[in-house]
Amino acid sequence: MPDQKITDLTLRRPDDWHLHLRDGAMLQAVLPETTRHFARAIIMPNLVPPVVTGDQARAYRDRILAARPEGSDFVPLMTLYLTEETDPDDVAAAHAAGLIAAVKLYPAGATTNSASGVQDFDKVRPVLDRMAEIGLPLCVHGEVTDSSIDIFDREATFIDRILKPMRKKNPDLRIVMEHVTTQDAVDYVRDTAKNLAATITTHHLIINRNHILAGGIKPHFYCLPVAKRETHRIALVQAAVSGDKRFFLGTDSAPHTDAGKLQACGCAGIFTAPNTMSCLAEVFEAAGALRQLEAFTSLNGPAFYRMAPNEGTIRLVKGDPVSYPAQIDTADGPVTVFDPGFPLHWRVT
Ligand SMILES: NC(=O)N[C@@H](CC(=O)O)C(=O)O
Ligand SMILES: [Zn+2]
Ligand SMILES: [Zn+2]
Repeated sequence: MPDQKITDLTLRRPDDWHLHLRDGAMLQAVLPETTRHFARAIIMPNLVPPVVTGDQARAYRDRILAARPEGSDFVPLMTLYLTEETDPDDVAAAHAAGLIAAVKLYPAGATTNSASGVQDFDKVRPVLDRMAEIGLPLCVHGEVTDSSIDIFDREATFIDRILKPMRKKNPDLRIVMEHVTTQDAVDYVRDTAKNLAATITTHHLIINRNHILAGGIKPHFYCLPVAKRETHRIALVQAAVSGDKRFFLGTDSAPHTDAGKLQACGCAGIFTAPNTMSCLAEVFEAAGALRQLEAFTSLNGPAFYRMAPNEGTIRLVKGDPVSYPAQIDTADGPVTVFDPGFPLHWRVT
């Protein structure tokens, strides 16, 4: 039942624990959409070429800082893109210098710009061992790349084939399963006592696979991992609104130009930065759980990353439907904003 009485909600400033900002003109255009509401974000390193070394992370961080809107105190939390050549000493030095908050594991070929990712997981053992020693989290795109596995099963199969053995060999490694999409992943995280958490995106709380495929193909709802059937979406909502500290927001806001998405082989990624907080308020309200929104967006993430929650607050007020642009303009072309398919009544003031 909806929280009928709550129409005004003050939360600690939220953070986004999984964000794509890209670079150059796209960075300039999309960054203000995040800094408007979010204090910090874990910045994904899948640029072309990827952010692999500490020096590259420093340079990318400086480009983000330079692109911040006037007066913004937004803090980018940088990550390194794990490759089979990654040097454990470079990772440890970047961590010690306060430059990075995590390392990102992409199975090679799993998603956008993942070609330089990991094929042979034994080759990255020394890096993972060092990360466990120093307490540096590993963020994981959890899908197998085996083409014989059905795309809707790739997350569940990843848990059995890769994640469980990896955690057995290295139980001290702190892992975030990024953008979980299945009941299987929710159960696995819930059944694990420590060193494992998961981010959940805005869009996976709202769409299921029918949104992509029924009544005509909808490229703007296509992302990876691909949205699953409704039972899985419901499991994600239950995890998000539960208050369980192991689940927190990572929007996976992933801008691609419309030209990149609307073609015979369109890019994976959904751009949710502009309306995420309004969307989430609707989802939590419908679940009768508005009071758990702050844990999901502002408390659980910092707790896992061993950071203090933000000091400031944001205020959400319910009223007439909020309008937001259908697209934002970038020098590379328009980028379509996620359309949740229902009116958004919650405005961030
Ligand atoms: N989620 C997506 O569909 N796309 C992301 C990559 C990723 O997070 O897997 C992107 O970089 O576009
Ligand atoms: Zn991913
Ligand atoms: Zn992503």
